[in-house]
Amino acid sequence: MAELTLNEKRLLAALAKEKKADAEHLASLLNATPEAVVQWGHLAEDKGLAKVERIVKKIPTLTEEGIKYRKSDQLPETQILDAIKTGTTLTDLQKNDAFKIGFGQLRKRGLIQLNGTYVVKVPNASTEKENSILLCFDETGKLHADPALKFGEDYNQSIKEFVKRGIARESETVQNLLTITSEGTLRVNAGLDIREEIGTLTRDQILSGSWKNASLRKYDIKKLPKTVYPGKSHPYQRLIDEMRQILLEMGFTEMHGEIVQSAFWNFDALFQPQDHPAREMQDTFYLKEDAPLPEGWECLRDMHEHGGNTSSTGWGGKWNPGKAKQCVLRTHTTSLSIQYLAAHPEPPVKAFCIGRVYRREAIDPTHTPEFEQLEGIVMDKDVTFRHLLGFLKEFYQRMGFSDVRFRPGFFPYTEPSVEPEIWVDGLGWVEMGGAGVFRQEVTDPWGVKCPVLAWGLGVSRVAMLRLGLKDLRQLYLSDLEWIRNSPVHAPAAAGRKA
Ligand SMILES: N[C@@H](Cc1ccccc1)C(=O)O
Repeated sequence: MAELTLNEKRLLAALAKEKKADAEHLASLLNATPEAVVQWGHLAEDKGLAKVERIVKKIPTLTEEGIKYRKSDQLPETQILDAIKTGTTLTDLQKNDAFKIGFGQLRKRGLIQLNGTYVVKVPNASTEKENSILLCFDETGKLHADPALKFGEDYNQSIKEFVKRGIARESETVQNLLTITSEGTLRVNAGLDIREEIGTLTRDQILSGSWKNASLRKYDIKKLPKTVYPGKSHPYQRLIDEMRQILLEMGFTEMHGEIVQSAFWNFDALFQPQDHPAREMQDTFYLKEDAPLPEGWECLRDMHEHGGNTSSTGWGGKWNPGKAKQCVLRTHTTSLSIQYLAAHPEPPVKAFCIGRVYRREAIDPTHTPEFEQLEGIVMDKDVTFRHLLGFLKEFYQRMGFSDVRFRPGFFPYTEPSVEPEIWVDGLGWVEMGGAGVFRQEVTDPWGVKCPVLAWGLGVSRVAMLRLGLKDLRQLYLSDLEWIRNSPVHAPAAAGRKA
């Protein structure tokens, strides 16, 4: 026979008397909380001795408006219906406060008709039923009788209607009903030992030997404890933190910047021509505001128009300062890299940033209009393209992706340019972003003389791969189940290439 805890026994004893009772009531009998009673009930249920039934009820209460009607004892339609006597005209009724709503309701339900200027009731017109239901609430808006018993289906109909009209609202209450099974009754009748059980022995009980006669609580070591979901940071945030840690360990400084940038920093300073398609409205979020041009903007104008003091020919044509002043939601974090360089033109510089960027993208499983990028720059006397590839390889390896390769790429601000790719079992080579060495057209206007290695990598891509997601949007949803169940240690990334 299954062992019972003292609490289960107390519950069964109480249930044997009550037969059927809700957890609240039992809790007051047993001097416990309703939650505890439900828990004991479940334990007894597992042993076939009791049953716990969870009943979710919708309880209506009156809204402010409903309370107003309740205080006058009448729904607006009842008030209007009462006001209609032989010879009542529409103009008479219009004087009534309840006219608008009351008249509308009566018309809608076909309880009145217009006869010229007179308003007449149809035979047997009545709003008696719903009005009596209104009266089942008290003046604070609470139900004081159980109208379902008295009015049956009419009641449900009226409440639905009240809710629709904003006279009442429904809230859910949960009731736990406990009953004893016949087996439970047998157990109680056979006699239960309701002696106080001891869960923890005291020093005195051990010394005096009184523990020998005590009734000790038994533990079921096979029972699994309830799952605990302790607070932890979001899986995506954890990954971002991991990346930040890696970059800091590699000797980088973190840079910060605004989400709203001028087109000047987002595009022009990166030698993106003013008629570049990425600058179009359909690709970029523009703001109404303008931002002033920074000091030294003339050098940039010259660079665009004819290549400034360099051997570049620039883009030619006239550079439009108005276009550069427009504010945008940054479309890439490279807008921060160039500002950082402008502020730190002397070597060495090793800086990174992980930030959100914005593009007008149609939303689908692999595209969202906002996403994160990991941006980095390295500037020093003798850094070369090979160093760039080495940095990227090192970063991905530290993230758990051991196979990295580079494909030639193109960006208006770098030369040469590459697109790093990582190998993922089952997916193959996955493109991760862009990288390259900043062109002279980019560095020269700010007096930067050393080579600058730069990259911008997709962060959510890495997250998708590491967290095994098929849909990027998962990262931005408040999906509590997923967040709770995602392990604190993200699984080791990707596979190795065979
Ligand atoms: N800004 C590029 C990435 C990049 C950054 C720096 C150098 C080269 C490329 C992008 O958003 O795709």
